[in-house]
Amino acid sequence: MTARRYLIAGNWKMHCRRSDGAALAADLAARVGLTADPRFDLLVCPPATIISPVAQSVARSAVAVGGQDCHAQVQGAHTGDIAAEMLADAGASFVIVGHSERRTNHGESSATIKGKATAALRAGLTAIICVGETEAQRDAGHAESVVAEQLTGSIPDGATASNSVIAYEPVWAIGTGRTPTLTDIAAMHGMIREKLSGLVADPDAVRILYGGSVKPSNAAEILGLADVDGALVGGASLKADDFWAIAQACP
Ligand SMILES: O=C(CO)COP(=O)(O)O
Repeated sequence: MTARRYLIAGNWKMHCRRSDGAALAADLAARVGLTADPRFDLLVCPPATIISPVAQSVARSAVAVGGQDCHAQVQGAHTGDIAAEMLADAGASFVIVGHSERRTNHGESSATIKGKATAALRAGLTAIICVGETEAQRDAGHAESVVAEQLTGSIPDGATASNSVIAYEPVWAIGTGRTPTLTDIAAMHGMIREKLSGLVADPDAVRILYGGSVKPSNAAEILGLADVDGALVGGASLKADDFWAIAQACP
């Protein structure tokens, strides 16, 4: 099996102002230092308004910064939207696309997400492409087919392990304190790995993150599973101690 470095990513969602965001980032930067831990990369994805100060806070460290969404176009008449190139200009090197909160709250289809991921690659960003089933879909026995369809529809042409990351986030596990069983997480990540072979050139090297109620108390068992190459963390990424404890749980 290819050795993959873990990626521990914090999705701050619509939280933090300039001062507390910069302080949280500085706290993490001090823990990471200039040289990344050999086990994991650390990433924070703040709201777009504070990418720049957060990027300044972590500039002298190995902590990376990402956006939470981008538009497919380079520029234009798109009120309220942000181009991937603008995120890069503000100091981001990653961008999350297709988070279920975007798919649900903004009606984003996999085709839309593929356009955004394509834009991310064009701008030189690494795309974190999110997929995941709802509780009703899982109860109906459709979890794997839904995720497979999202992958096929959302992964851009030219995706490789160095410009793309997959995040599996079951919708019903986000912010609920509930997680799938370890068996179910492992099965889904194994299916995603298999599915990637038709979609990217180097499927074995692509990082597949798990997201949904990851916290210090469950991180070790989740990160210890085969084909789980990191975590996309929401609530627990807003506390430096918790986020750091999750990173320290990497095998
Ligand atoms: O949506 C998530 C990360 O993108 C997960 O959020 P929680 O960790 O708060 O469940």
